[in-house]
Amino acid sequence: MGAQHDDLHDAADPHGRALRLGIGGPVGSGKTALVAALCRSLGPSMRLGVVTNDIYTTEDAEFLRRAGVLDPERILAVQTGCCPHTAIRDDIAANLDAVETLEERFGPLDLVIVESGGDNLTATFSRGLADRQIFVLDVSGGDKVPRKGGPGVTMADLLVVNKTDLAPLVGADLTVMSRDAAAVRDGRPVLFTSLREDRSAHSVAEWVTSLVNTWKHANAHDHERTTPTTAA
Ligand SMILES: Nc1nc2c(ncn2[C@@H]2O[C@H](COP(=O)(O)OP(=O)(O)OP(=O)(O)O)[C@@H](O)[C@H]2O)c(=O)[nH]1
Repeated sequence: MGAQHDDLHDAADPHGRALRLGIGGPVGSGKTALVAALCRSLGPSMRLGVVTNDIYTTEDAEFLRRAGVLDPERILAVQTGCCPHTAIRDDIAANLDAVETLEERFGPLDLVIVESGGDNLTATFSRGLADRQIFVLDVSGGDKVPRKGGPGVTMADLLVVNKTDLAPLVGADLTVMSRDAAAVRDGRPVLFTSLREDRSAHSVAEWVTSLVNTWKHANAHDHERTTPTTAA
């Protein structure tokens, strides 16, 4: 499936709205742990909202609410009832509703994070739902995974290779993962994390901060260009 080519959704008008950041990746790779870490790091300085996706439960949202990383009301759960990629790529209505609900209730926001349910290497977000996306891989899946490619690995704006603490236990070579990821990503960034050891995901938080600042700056300039000035 050519996820990049089948995307029929246009990004909603970005003026005055939060950056929408999709976080995808295989089951158990650490997506929820990354969302929690970003809320810890960015919550004090940014206005945040979070949307989680699970197939039959609201487990990820409940985990984040229990973790106390963000005002519980700013965390909304979507129950997809279908393959996770369908809800973030093909039929994005439920996710868009959740994002817009957060913006109506708590806006203006700086950043809305949409966490996908766990899926396979082809899962990517529609550009109509996410302005930027992070794909999270897990070292314990084996050091061959980055070179297998797939749109999640190759096209995401940031690839996070998580659970580096497990590398010695599973015999994964991080140098090989780094080399292979660079080879298939055409210069796009890759960060290695252990969310067990760094519960604030500092490197990823820095990347997201810079993204949000660039987004605000670009939208402010666009707005100036498209807003007619009144003659004195
Ligand atoms: N050792 C280790 N465990 C981690 C790390 N990050 C997350 N975990 C653990 O991995 C398990 C899965 O993490 P989650 O954050 O729930 O993964 P997920 O991708 O959200 O999972 P799904 O939503 O089910 O797809 C949990 O038990 C986490 O505590 C890490 O860096 N190192």
